[in-house]
Amino acid sequence: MADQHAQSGEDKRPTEIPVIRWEEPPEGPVLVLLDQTRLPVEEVELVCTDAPMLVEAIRSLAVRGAPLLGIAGAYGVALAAVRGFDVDDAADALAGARPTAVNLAVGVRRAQAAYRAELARSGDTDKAAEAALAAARKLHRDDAEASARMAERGLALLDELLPGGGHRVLTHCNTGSLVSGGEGTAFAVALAAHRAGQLRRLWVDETRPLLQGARLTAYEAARSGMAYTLLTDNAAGSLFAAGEVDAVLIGADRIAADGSVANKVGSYPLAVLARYHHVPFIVVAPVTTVDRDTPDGASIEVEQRAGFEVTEVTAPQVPVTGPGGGIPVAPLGTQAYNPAFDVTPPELVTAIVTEEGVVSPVTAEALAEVCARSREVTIG
Ligand SMILES: CSC[C@@H](O)[C@@H](O)C(=O)COP(=O)(O)O
Repeated sequence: MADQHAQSGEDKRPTEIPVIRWEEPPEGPVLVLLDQTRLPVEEVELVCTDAPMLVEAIRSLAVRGAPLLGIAGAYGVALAAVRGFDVDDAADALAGARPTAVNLAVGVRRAQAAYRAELARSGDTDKAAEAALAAARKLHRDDAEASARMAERGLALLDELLPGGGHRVLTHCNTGSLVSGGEGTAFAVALAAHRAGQLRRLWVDETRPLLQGARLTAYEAARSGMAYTLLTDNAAGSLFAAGEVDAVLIGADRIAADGSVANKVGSYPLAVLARYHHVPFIVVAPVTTVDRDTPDGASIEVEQRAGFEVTEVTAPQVPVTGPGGGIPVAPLGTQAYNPAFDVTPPELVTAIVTEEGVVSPVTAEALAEVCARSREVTIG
């Protein structure tokens, strides 16, 4: 098991094993994932041999977070192709596995388009499968590059908004290396500030109900050696009131054309708090997260998840008792409201940091202009 308590000033790899990798053992190609449902207790690999396994891994959040979903989806199409399954069926199943993070569909459709184009050109399914794999690998590399550029731009923005350093940054959900080909989105900016000696503290929202903040962001923060403190989501208000938050940094699952931001449920209340307390609310996301075909926040489909994620807590090391496999924390039969995401309107967002530039103030025109700088086109 990996050392969970590293607190030295030196950067360490976020996990002992890669978050996602393509392997070609003699039995046939596989996609190997770090099972994020097991963190922070243990680093366990999940080996996907076909697209349905990957669909299940996506639904269960073994693999999660917008950019990584795109990468995984693209590799999933390649997996179906090299193993001789119906590529279009696999692509549809993968793209529909979760509805809110647009990167999933972007990644899937890019690999599918590469497959189709090569098939039309050569008529050779092996070559078409290679093309799908090459598209997935490119998306993986591009995400690492985008991540580095977002970190650079985000750090420059922090310097501009908060001259003098010593930033106390609040973040929500998980946006680091666990969701990226590189160091992530919002977390990558915090990491850049830490390396520049400008991060005094990272406040980590635990992120109910599935605890991506507690289980994953705290894990990444500990391994990077940065000063961090975990809080319950509902403690954020008192932290703002005490003047302890200088900026909020979050990622995004889908950004509508008008600049509305869908991200992990609990992001919108933070935006409202930030506005009330005159604290910058900064969204960090690659241009692949901007969906020009979704006009506004009301048009974003928000994933509704099973109620047992709220009525039970699950932990790998304890005996299971409830129908969802966890320990009940509410009476049996209790109904739960469990949206996975919420939508923050553009007027509450101080800036959207992308690899192509910073959008501030957030308007549809400014967002479109920054996205147009990207060489790749988002799905239409
Ligand atoms: C860079 S990741 C941005 C978002 O994908 C992240 O904040 C988030 O909400 C992830 O939600 P999850 O339900 O864990 O996939």
